[in-house]
Amino acid sequence: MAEANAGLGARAATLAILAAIMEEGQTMATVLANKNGALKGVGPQDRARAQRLALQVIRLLEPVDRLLEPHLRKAPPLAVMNILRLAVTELHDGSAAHGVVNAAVELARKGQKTTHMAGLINAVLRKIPAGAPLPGPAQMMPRWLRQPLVHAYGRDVVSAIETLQAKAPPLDITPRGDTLPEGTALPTGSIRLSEPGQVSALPGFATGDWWVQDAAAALAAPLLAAKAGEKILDLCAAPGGKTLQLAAAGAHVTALDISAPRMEKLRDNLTRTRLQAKLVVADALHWQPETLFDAVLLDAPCSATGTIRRHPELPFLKDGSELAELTALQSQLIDRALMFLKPGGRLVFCTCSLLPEEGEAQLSAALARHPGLTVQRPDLPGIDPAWITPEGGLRLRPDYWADIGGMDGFFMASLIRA
Ligand SMILES: C[S@@+](CC[C@H](N)C(=O)[O-])C[C@H]1O[C@@H](n2cnc3c(N)ncnc32)[C@H](O)[C@@H]1O
Repeated sequence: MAEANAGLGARAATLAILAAIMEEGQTMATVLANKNGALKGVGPQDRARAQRLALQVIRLLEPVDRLLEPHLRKAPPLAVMNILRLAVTELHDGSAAHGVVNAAVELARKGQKTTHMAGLINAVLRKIPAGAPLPGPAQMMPRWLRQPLVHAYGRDVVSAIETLQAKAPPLDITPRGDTLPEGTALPTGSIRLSEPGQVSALPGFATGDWWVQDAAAALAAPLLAAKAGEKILDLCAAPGGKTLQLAAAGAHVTALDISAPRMEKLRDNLTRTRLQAKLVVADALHWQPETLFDAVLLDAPCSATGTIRRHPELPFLKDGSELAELTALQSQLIDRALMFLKPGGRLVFCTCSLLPEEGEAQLSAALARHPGLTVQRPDLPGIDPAWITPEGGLRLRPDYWADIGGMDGFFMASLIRA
């Protein structure tokens, strides 16, 4: 029962978030950051509930719409549809039918665009029992994304990924100190929390004994194998999960990112964890270092299609049109990163993308562009050898570890400069 206690305030805030995402094309991050936006005046508890509920509505949008379709003679306005979607999502998650339907009708009555359809909402919802199974199998991803993924991994894998994407993901942390919240140790060293609640209230957060980082994302820094005293460049570093890992390994880290606001988050993370790094706000394509580095970690900007579990709104806000620009930028950043390395230095290139053009194809192209560049095959505790690609990259998919909640999709490769 995800949000059995959600009151009218949290539900109204959920609808405001959905409107901001679906009508205005805002990401969840933008909605949360905008003090004068959809969540203006909403208290912290309702805000957290609304965020979770809105994410769940978006995760289940496609099968919920299919469940609703036979009960609707024609598609109602978006505001009405979202009230229905929210209610069906809550019913599916096991909330009591009486409370859910009453709340939906009440919300409809309060809304200017929805008040005339309160009766319809009531009638439709009365036909849908609590805990009603959703129609499946769901094809949740839009065509621009699903098609290349089916081509790369096959239909069964894509369906497995979609099944994972329909569930709220677990929360993983990277441990550093001794004060850790209760959780399950994963084979790769991360700790998985099942019922985290408010993260900042958990033991060890304030003292910087750990930080939130998906288990897949947490593998890039170990792949770079930073040693104490090495000079490491974290290129595209903010908000800094990987910077923290590199600094915790005792390396002298320079963290660079083009975004000043994101770098402020990195600074906060360093302060909380009492770790150190030199921070540079600059465009990696123009910046020139004073000296060369032993290793570079390049976590390049990408489609973020590996993180849809956490950001289910992404496929609805994007259409794939930015891919050509992103892949060109990734190639340029790889070439740049290699220029910043001492001879024999290491580069880890990674993207949180499921699309081979942002991963496997980037690796092949970099090897073709740079004769003498070699791949170091991943040798990390807890990784399955089947995750290693023929060229020696590491392909991580949301359906890996499916029985314990999956992982983000990532591609990473460790390269050695001639
Ligand atoms: C995938 S995120 C990095 C996540 C980060 N490594 C972490 O672990 O928390 C990609 C980052 O690249 C940055 N970026 C995009 N273009 C850039 C450029 N030309 N130069 C430097 N940073 C850039 C973005 O601001 C964004 O913070």
